[in-house]
Amino acid sequence: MSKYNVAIVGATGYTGSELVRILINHPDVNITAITSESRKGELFSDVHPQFKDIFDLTLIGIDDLEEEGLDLVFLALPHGVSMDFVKDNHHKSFKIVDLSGDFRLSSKAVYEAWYQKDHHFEQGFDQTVFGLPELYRKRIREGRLVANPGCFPTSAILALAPLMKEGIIDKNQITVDSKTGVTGAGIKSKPNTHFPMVNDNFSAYGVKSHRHTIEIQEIVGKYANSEATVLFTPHLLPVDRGILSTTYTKPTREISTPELEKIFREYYENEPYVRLRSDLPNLKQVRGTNYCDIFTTYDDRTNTIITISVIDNLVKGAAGQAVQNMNIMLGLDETSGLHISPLQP
Ligand SMILES: NC(=O)C1=CN([C@@H]2O[C@H](COP(=O)(O)OP(=O)(O)OC[C@H]3O[C@@H](n4cnc5c(N)ncnc54)[C@H](OP(=O)(O)O)[C@@H]3O)[C@@H](O)[C@H]2O)C=CC1
Ligand SMILES: CC(=O)N[C@@H](CCC(=O)OP(=O)(O)O)C(=O)O
Repeated sequence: MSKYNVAIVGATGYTGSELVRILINHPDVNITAITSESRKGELFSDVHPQFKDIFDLTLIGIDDLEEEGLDLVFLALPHGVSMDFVKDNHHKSFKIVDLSGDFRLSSKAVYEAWYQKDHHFEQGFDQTVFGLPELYRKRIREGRLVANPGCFPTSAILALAPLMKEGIIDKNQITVDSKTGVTGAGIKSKPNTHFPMVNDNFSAYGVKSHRHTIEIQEIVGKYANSEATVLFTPHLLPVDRGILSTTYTKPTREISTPELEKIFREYYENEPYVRLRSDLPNLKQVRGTNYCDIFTTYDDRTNTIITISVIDNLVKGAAGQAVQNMNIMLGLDETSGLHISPLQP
């Protein structure tokens, strides 16, 4: 079988280089083009020296990307930039997996309210499939434009979906408390991700206003055909990668830990990238991999269901999930190229 040709737009960033790390070991695809505006003309290994003698291509500008022979394009671009690429290219022959948040929400109005940014391509919302394979695999298979989920939403929605589907929690009392590594903020240093701010430190941010609040709320609500209210607070950890999310929900009927475990087991029975844990998961156990590890328990003292999930923000939270989506969209084995063991210790 001949290989599929894929391009990575925004290859100088963290998710772009993570896509390269995964795709160079993929048996069914070739990376045929990589782009950058700020470093075009340079070699990929000049920007990411860890790839020296492993993988190289010359970075080209977005406008030099050729449609012919291209099967799929990954957009590893910031919000607000992806939408323009999609607007200009959605009619072309290649499929698109967009890693940004530009098409994850239900409408232009919701996007503009939470991202505080104008949206330039309203029609894109109708064409997009939310790319969480565990919930929307069938639609992803038919999709030409897939919005790869946000990193926090991936960890939170996977922890909440079985509870929502089973209808056993109060949908208006959902609390998600998440901690993330610094690579979530992208490759360019900002004041809050500057080394002295992060190292030996720990802080909350985006309180009451983080854009992932609405992404989690819309998806879990839609999935259960009802409204939901989510309270979400992210925190910045002094680690490179990984997200740990703890969700607190209130049961609407009597429940026990063994019954919860059974609900999660049945729900994720055939999922290659959800591992149910009977012990408490931690970040290094999924580092570098596409796994989401989930632990669930019922606390009768406070009448609370506690669910803890961990992912690597750059893999299941971004590039790995994007490759999983690509595999589904191209009709490949969903796990192709994703057989990666965790980097622990
Ligand atoms: N980091 C993470 O954990 C996750 C990130 N995401 C999302 O994935 C996307 C990429 O994130 P990440 O890789 O971390 O971001 P980075 O900041 O690390 O990289 C962004 C890339 O976009 C390119 N870029 C920036 N501005 C423009 C522009 N105006 N035109 C064209 N290219 C541009 C940059 O290339 P250059 O400057 O060389 O032109 C760079 O390659 C973002 O939307 C992010 O929110 C989603 C889930 C997790
Ligand atoms: C540490 C840090 O800043 N993390 C980012 C995570 C963003 C992300 O990766 O998701 P999107 O694709 O939706 O931007 C943040 O909280 O904005």
